Amino acid sequence: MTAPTVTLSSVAKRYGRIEAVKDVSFELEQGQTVALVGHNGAGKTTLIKLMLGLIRPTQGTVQVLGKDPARGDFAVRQRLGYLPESVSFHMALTGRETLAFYARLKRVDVSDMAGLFERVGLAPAAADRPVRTYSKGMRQRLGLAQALLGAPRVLLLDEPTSGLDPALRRNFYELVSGLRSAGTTILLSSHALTELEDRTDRVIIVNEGVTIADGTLEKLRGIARLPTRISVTLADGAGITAPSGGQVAWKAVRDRTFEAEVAPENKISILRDVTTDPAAVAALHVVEPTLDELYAHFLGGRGMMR
Ligand SMILES: Nc1ncnc2c1ncn2[C@@H]1O[C@H](COP(=O)(O)OP(=O)(O)OP(=O)(O)O)[C@@H](O)[C@H]1O
Repeated sequence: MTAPTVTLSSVAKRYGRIEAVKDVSFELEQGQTVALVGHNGAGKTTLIKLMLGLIRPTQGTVQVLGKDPARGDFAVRQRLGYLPESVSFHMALTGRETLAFYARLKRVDVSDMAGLFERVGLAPAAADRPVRTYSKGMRQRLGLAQALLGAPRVLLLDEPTSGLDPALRRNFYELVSGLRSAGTTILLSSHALTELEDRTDRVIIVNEGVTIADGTLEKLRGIARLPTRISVTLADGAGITAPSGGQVAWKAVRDRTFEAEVAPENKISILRDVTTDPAAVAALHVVEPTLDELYAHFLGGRGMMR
């Protein structure tokens, strides 16, 4: 197993009387895509700023690539990419000039700027146009190109898809998937739970400055034990008035379609019962608890789960 790229140990951050982060510990691994989710004011941006070394913890320690990011180690900063929640660039600069500016600040090579533009889906013609002519989606792409300068090993993205249309979101997640394969650690802070569901390895839920859940979707489902929804449509002439699976309270929702909510431990045996006679079943849908539902569950105050 490789060493973690980011380690937070018992981290707290106070702003005067406000405890933005209370006691947070976690490690992020190489090649892991992690969603950091929580309500407004939960402490997500504060955690990102701590990882960037822009602020220091009041208590505890933060390590990024084996170093304290707040000490300003240049080698660490070069391998750390950041996309802020609202990207703002100098409107008079072109896309190319903007990237050159950030590359100089970061002291990284941009000999393949065309390749970087292509990766984030900005047409070559856009590179020489002033940023003021860019749409919101183009600015977001330029922001991402800026974050990718220097081939970061850790990428911190704050609300990266807000304001992007569905096609741009898809492109964005394709890019994330490529970076993940290359071993980049990616932390995405987001409110868009539905789109994160199949795109992250792990979810960290924060609330009022503390972590209330941390794990893979599967693990969070295992802890939450929310019911699985099964929907069965009987075939024409099935010869039965409700699906098999005697102990289940099937609810008729449409003509020949029935639904039930089943406990996770009964799911497999019920599916086996329902499909005993495959010819009797025209359609079968199994819907596991969504990230939205898990999020609502954990915020329902069941305490810290790890
Ligand atoms: N510089 C600051 N000075 C004082 N309080 C702050 C500062 N930055 C954040 N806070 C407070 O700390 C808490 C956590 O804020 P933070 O921005 O980390 O939340 P967030 O989860 O990123 O929220 P959002 O989703 O709205 O961006 C909030 O109560 C916020 O008001």
